Amino acid sequence: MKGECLGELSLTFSEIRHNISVKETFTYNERGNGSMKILPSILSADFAHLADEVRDVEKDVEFIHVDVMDGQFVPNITMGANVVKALKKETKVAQDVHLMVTEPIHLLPSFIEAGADMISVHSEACTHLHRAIQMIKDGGVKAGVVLNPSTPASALQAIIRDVDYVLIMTVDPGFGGQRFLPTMIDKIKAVRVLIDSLNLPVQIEVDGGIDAETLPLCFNAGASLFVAGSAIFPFDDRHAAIEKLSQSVLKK
Ligand SMILES: O=C(CO)[C@H](O)[C@H](O)COP(=O)(O)O
Ligand SMILES: [Fe+2]
Repeated sequence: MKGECLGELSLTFSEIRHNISVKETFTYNERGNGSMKILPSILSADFAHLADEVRDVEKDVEFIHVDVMDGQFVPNITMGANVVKALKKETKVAQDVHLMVTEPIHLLPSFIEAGADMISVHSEACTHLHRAIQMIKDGGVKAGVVLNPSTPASALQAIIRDVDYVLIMTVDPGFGGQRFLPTMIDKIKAVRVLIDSLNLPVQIEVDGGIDAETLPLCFNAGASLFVAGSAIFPFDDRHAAIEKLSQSVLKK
């Protein structure tokens, strides 16, 4: 198996798997489809040159992460479906849309129409969570549920069978560049146990403060999708930054 899910990483996936299994840390990720992906968050990109910023990472990754904030659910305003649509025309990379929006159900048709490939909604923001998840799936898009740091893993009990992925926030949402909350590691483990106990093909994504130190902790706990903004875009060499994140799982 090639290491395509690890961007331009020169090691093959089986080499990585060998290295990690020596340390007995790979078990969770084998269950989580045996893959890991880095998803650069364009929140940390230069908004004045967004298409160029995305083109700069698209050879290294399968997805970019698009943070949509409404100034109500979180204390910040970012971008909307028009940005997803514009980037779709300019780049080939798939888009993972993270809706930090109160009652996102009203916006789902516009993001589906704009060409989003993955869409996640916060459990705290949806009065009718199942309806929102179903609407995303009916649109032919992968559906995710997001938990804020203070929302317990048990909140997933009623929705876990319906989603393609769970996004565990490892900071309070609203801004890039925040410090990773270490207590989220136990939550990732709890969600991994829940998913495995039901034998579901659900991926765990983590978002917030992900860097070469925190990524391996999340990987070993059972996450397979890693959002990173400030660990990628502020650097001149984004390829090297992504490779550093990919390689970090070998060092712990
Ligand atoms: O959802 C988010 C913030 O609410 C962002 O995706 C996240 O913060 C990424 O930025 P960084 O890697 O700098 O923490
Ligand atoms: Fe995000």
